Amino acid sequence: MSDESKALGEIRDRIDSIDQQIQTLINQRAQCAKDVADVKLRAKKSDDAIFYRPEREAQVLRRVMERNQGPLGDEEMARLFREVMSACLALEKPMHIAYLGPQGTFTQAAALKHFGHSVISVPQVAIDEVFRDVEAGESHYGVVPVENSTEGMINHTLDMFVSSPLRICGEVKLRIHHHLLAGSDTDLSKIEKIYSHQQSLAQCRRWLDANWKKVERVAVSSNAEAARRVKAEPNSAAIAGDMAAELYGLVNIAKNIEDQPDNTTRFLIVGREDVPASGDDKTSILVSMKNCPGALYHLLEPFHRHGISLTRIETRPSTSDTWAYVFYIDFEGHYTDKNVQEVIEEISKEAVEIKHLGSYPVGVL
Ligand SMILES: O=C(O)C(=O)C[C@]1(C(=O)O)C=C[C@@H](O)C=C1
Repeated sequence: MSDESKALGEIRDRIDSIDQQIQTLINQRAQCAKDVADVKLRAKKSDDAIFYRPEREAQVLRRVMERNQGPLGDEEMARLFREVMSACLALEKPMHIAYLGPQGTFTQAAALKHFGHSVISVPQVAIDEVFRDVEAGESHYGVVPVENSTEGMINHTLDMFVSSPLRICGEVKLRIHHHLLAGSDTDLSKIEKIYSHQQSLAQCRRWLDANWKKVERVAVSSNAEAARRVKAEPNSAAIAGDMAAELYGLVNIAKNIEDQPDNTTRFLIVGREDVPASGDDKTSILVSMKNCPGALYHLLEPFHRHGISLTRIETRPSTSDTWAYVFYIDFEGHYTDKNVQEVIEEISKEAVEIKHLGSYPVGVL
């Protein structure tokens, strides 16, 4: 036996022994999750028991990252734990997660990034349908896009919160990489149409102008739908992400063609319950103000005075007469924090209506 194969053999024996220990420990952890489920079931009627605990998951993942010593990177390690926790939760209760489909969309990628791969992801045809599915109790949680760093807010999602009883219980950010995809036997010189979602066409506008100026751009309902069409239609190409490329077996003609290299989309997790504080949280509220001078000042001044940082403020046109202005505000802190309660109380005196959309852990991964 050569020195090299002897050294390899020894290291692999060590790996085998470590794997065995990891496996035993993961199963001990899974047994704990089952015990947790029993406690939750005993405390509540089985229909009401809440198995998914976003605040606890955020705390576990933050701790994993804090104590990580490498050589694996913090995010890599957290992703491994993400999957372990996902499998443990599935043992407690398999989670149904509605998302803006079809299969292969960035929203599905966001859902799997947030919940891990042991959930059952259920595609819906529109943002309203994701809300409806969770409201009706068909799915436990839903995932919808809310803002993109290049294209701004997704107004349809914001507008849903005016009437929906759902709560925001999490957020997840995803780096969006677009690729130009086509069937493996496509002759590139014959491409006549490029399909994609309108937002993705906009996010790649400069690249398209520089490289495919004369080719028609066709907006369809999603990137995954674009990939599906291209699979069946010769002389066409799609702009979509890795998941859609893999799902429809398309070839990558040009990678990462988004105009902004840090193109990121933020998604919200919606559910039916409030989430307790995790120690690093955000709150979203919707406030309608009377159309009077200084309305915005009266709304924002209390946040400044109580030392609360706003992370976003967005205005939408009112859908009813009473709602002259509707502001969507995200800020740091949890609804149960004393300073947050004080601000809410002060704003309530000026506002026509305030709706708490949810307090949730700041996205960890
Ligand atoms: O701590 C709990 O409540 C659990 O159910 C355990 C656990 C975990 O595996 O750590 C699993 C699912 C929850 O979403 C949070 C954490």
